[in-house]
Amino acid sequence: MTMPQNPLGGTHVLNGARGFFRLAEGLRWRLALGVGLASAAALASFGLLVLSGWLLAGAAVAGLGGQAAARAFNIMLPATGVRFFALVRILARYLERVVAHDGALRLGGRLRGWVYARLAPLAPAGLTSMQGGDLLGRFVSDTDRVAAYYTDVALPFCRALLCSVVFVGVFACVLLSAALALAVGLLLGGVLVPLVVGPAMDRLVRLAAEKQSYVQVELAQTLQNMGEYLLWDGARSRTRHWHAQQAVVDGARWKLDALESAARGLIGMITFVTVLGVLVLAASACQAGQLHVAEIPMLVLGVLAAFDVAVPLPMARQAGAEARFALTRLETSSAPAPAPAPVAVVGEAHKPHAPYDLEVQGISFAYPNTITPVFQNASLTIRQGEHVALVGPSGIGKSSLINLLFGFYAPHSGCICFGGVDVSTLRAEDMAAFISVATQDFHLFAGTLRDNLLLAAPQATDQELADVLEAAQLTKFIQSLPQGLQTWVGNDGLRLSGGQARRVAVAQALLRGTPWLVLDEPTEGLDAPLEQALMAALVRRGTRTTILCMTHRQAVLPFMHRVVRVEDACFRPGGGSDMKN
Ligand SMILES: Nc1ncnc2c1ncn2[C@@H]1O[C@H](COP(=O)(O)OP(=O)(O)OP(=O)(O)O)[C@@H](O)[C@H]1O
Repeated sequence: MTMPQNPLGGTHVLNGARGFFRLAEGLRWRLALGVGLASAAALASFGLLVLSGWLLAGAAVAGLGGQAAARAFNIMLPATGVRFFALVRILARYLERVVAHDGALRLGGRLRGWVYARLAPLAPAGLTSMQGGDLLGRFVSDTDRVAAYYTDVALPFCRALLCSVVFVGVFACVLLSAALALAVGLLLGGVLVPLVVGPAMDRLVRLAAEKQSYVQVELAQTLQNMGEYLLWDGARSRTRHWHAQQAVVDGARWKLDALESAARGLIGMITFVTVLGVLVLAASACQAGQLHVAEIPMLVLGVLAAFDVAVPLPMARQAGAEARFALTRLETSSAPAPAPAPVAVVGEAHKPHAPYDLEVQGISFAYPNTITPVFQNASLTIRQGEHVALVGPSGIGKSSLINLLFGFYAPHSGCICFGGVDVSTLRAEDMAAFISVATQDFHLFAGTLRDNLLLAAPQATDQELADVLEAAQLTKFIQSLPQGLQTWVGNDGLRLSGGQARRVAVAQALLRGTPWLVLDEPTEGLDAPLEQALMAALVRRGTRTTILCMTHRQAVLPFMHRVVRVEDACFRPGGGSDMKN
């Protein structure tokens, strides 16, 4: 994603049509050209039909008028006109597709960049309320719908407006009363019908979209946890639940289709009545000698051609409702959440400086929507180079310190300073330059083991990889794999055991070579000899590295310089009775 291409910047709100217009900055000529080409195609269709009507009727009248009349009738001019309009129509349609769809794709790209730029800073705290399936749905289908606003909504309406003015103007040159009848017909079909069906469409679009998103979230969750559902024998009831939800979506979609078809039918009836009206007006004008008889079919065919631009408008109205709803969801889903700490762009003056000591000064913190504080006036100092074990019962707040340290959440009071700088003035990526973390919920991306390791340090050499794998006690395991580090893991790849995955996370953290290492339960799930070997290697490797190790394991403590216990929402010196052997 290249931010400079995004005219909205990272945090702007699109704010409806105006924001959309700003999103199109630099593309406006391309988009206007698309509208121009679409209008040219519609005008060429109109010209083709009108001229054909005139040509056929003129030829028939000339034929009936005998030899002299037939000789006087110049067929070349209208025939050339017909060919000209046919050619223009083909070319304009082709170019319109190329230009308009290219514009829509570019808009879609910008929109995705905008959504990503707004969502990324919220992770992870600001995204906890959003489910993966919903987030993906918004990212994919909502952005598609909003980007299609141009081709599916703006373009048909602009074309209808531009062309209607020309159609009525052409009719006015031939017969004023027919022009008035056409204008009234187009107003009824192109404005009144979309206006009438609009509110019902809005309601149904909202219902279908909300239910669809719910079904999507449920689907993602069900697929992710299918194993559990099968174990509980709940798969069948999930399927039934789903069918019921999907039926609501299908019902709303069916009603939308029915509404759109009815609107089209109504426009068809208005077309028919307008044709009749123009026919009657043209016939009486012909009787009064104001109109040549050959011009009557020309006007009738002209009405039919003119209504071609009104027929897609109900569909465009529906697409407009979908785009507006999608835009609202995009704006609300990516609106900055209150939870993350305010961040200032780090400058030289703000960079942490050696010694990289951590000073937690009287912090109080509770997660949003919870009442029990995780920390209350808690203080802790860790000097650079210390190896500290952070212990305490499960759920007491050990991992929460990582969230606060990286600014994913902000303490309600007190402050956390790292290297002399308040971490609330730093971004998570600035902290990451100094601290490597091996978390408990480490995620393996789909790729080879090597790819996963290199995510942490793309420039790492083979020797560096071998060293960290040795320290993480993974060398034997890697050697046992036929493809070694090239073994595919993640989606559809090798499933690592909990202990193996944790050690890959440790290896990743070691690879970055930062002055600080935070390890969340690194030895969980390991047998005693492996645990001892891992801790010994970590300490040996990290004599100058500060290590903060969250652990439940008694065996880890002898490797640390000191032990800090989280108790009563505070940090206290010493181990505890809840430690595992
Ligand atoms: N994102 C969150 N939103 C709300 N509450 C949370 C969130 N993350 C953790 N908590 C709660 O905060 C408390 C501390 O959680 P934390 O993960 O820090 O505990 P822990 O000491 O690391 O536990 P464990 O040893 O089991 O890993 C727990 O009660 C937990 O339920």
